[in-house]
Amino acid sequence: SLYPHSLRNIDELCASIVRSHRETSQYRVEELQALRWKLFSREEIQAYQSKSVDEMWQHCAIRLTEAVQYVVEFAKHIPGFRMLSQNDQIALLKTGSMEVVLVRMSRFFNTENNTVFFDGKFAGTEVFKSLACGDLITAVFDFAHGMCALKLTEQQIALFSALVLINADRPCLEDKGRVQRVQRSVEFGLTHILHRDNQESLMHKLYQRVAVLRSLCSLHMEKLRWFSQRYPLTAHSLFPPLYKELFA
Ligand SMILES: CNC(=O)[C@@H]1CCCN1C(=O)c1ccc(Cl)c(COc2cccc3c(C(F)(F)F)cc(C)nc23)c1Cl
Repeated sequence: SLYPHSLRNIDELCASIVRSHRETSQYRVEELQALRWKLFSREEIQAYQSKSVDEMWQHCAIRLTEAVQYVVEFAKHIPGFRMLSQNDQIALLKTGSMEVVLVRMSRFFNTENNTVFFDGKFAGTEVFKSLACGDLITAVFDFAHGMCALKLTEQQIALFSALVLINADRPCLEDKGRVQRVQRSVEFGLTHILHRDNQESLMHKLYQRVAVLRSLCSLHMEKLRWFSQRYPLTAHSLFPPLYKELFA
């Protein structure tokens, strides 16, 4: 059948994905609304900019790893994900978790002053200068802008995140057919809520965003490789183990 045995209908499927998104979203959008105008002072920005490249990368890697762990929790509650083999679950997370981190990051983005929530306040691109990868940060900010322009609801973000993760075209899947069945049920769920919200036109825009995500994440992996070659000690000793497991 189209649905995993535990679910009787499409509403239950959507409800469980939305619940899982809410419980693993690290910060609620309402919480961050209150912090919107909490910006870094000149001194604080100077402090970030005077960090060394590997210090700043390590600082970000810790946050990215934390965010990836929340995405792993989210994935585990997507109906059908846990029915996949361990290897297929890891294969989907290895390639999809950073994409979901990016989709989620756009929820913490303030398009009015082009800042993103980072380390407890809202930061502009200048805060990340010492990373020495302006193109990556610009791409992250541009992607967040593009996502914000779609004005997705939390439910739409939840289903879209699940769809980004459950992708049967990922490389080296053991049982592509099973992943396809889970992917089809999630696609069905997304179509269902877009229809309910009377926003079917969003579907093709969301698939365009998926294409942008793919290219953005290959840029990330390239940067990650550059960084771990340039600073092997930091990359291999200081990056939290999960990060190495997923991205090494
Ligand atoms: C609320 N905050 C958040 O949601 C984000 C996601 C997880 C934690 N977090 C931040 O604090 C954060 C917010 C904005 C930015 Cl621009 C950053 C810095 O982002 C990165 C710096 C270095 C490498 C990054 C790479 C690379 F290349 F490793 F794959 C990939 C991504 C996507 N982001 C990188 C960070 Cl770490």
